[in-house]
Amino acid sequence: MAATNNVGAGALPVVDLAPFLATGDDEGGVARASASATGAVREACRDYGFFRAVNHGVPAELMARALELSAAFFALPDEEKAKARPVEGSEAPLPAGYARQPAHSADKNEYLLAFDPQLGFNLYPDEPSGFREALEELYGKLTELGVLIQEILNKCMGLPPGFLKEYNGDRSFDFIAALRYSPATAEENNGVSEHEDGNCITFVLQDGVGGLEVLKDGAWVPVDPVEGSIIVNIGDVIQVLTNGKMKSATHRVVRKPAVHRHSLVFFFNVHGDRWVEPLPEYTEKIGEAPRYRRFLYSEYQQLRMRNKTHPPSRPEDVVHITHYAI
Ligand SMILES: O=C(O)CCC(=O)C(=O)O
Ligand SMILES: [Fe+2]
Repeated sequence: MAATNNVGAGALPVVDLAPFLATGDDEGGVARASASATGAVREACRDYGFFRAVNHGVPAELMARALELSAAFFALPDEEKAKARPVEGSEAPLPAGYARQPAHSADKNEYLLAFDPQLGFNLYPDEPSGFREALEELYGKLTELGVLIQEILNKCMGLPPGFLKEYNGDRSFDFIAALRYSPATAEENNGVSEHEDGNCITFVLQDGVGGLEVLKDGAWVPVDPVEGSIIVNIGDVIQVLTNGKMKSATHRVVRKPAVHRHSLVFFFNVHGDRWVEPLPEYTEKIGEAPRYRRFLYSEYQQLRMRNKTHPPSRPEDVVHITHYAI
């Protein structure tokens, strides 16, 4: 099956991951995939920084079940929701923009974070029944998808086989956020302000409401809901490793009137101890100067967190990846 790259008016590229999925005992999925399949991913990451993945190996039934149970969770009273959060005092690496706070219906967006279930950081509610199981099953599948996309990127980027797997083999900084956005009001409709993701690769599963938008050539492109598909976007780490050749695209969420929106967002990260810098394949080997200086990932995370905890008065002092630009 050939990979497609259908870009309709205002639509995102669609990437068919079937050619990359290993079948049975066959480990050769990514290695064997055609140049056109790999090219579709490379172009999407270069031109948009976003694509819609189909045939990604995550069962549609599991995605729908997790979204429905997440909606049922957020519909619970606040006292119930307050029981579910990452364990206090744990070493769970909180991402910028998220605090270890319980979901609260008065907030315009509420969220529940879950880390790798094996790390023991997560506190789940008793209700709705099956929510924990669905989140944990989904977590496992999205981790597998992250490893697959990373391998595809390794190939797209022309890196030595297994390079990214070795560079980013520690999964303890990954997490999933279950989100609920409240309906827009007459006064305001901001769900998540425009931003770029600081991590490596992000997956978005969304219900049928819509509202996610990506900035492309100065225009906001809606990321319309398509059942069963997963939105993949490239984060700042990949942008830096590729010296800017792959894009960590600016995106935002605009709330819709009269409806709540639910999404499940999985952040495939790198460990905080990792140094991030443009790779030789994108610099000295092709005679290009590095566009970023090297940085420790945990330092960047802390600076992004400070943007939220101590918002600078001048917008130009907000830390983005440009902080490390040369
Ligand atoms: O809810 C969504 O669709 C995306 C949220 C997002 O961009 C983020 O949490 O970084
Ligand atoms: Fe984001």
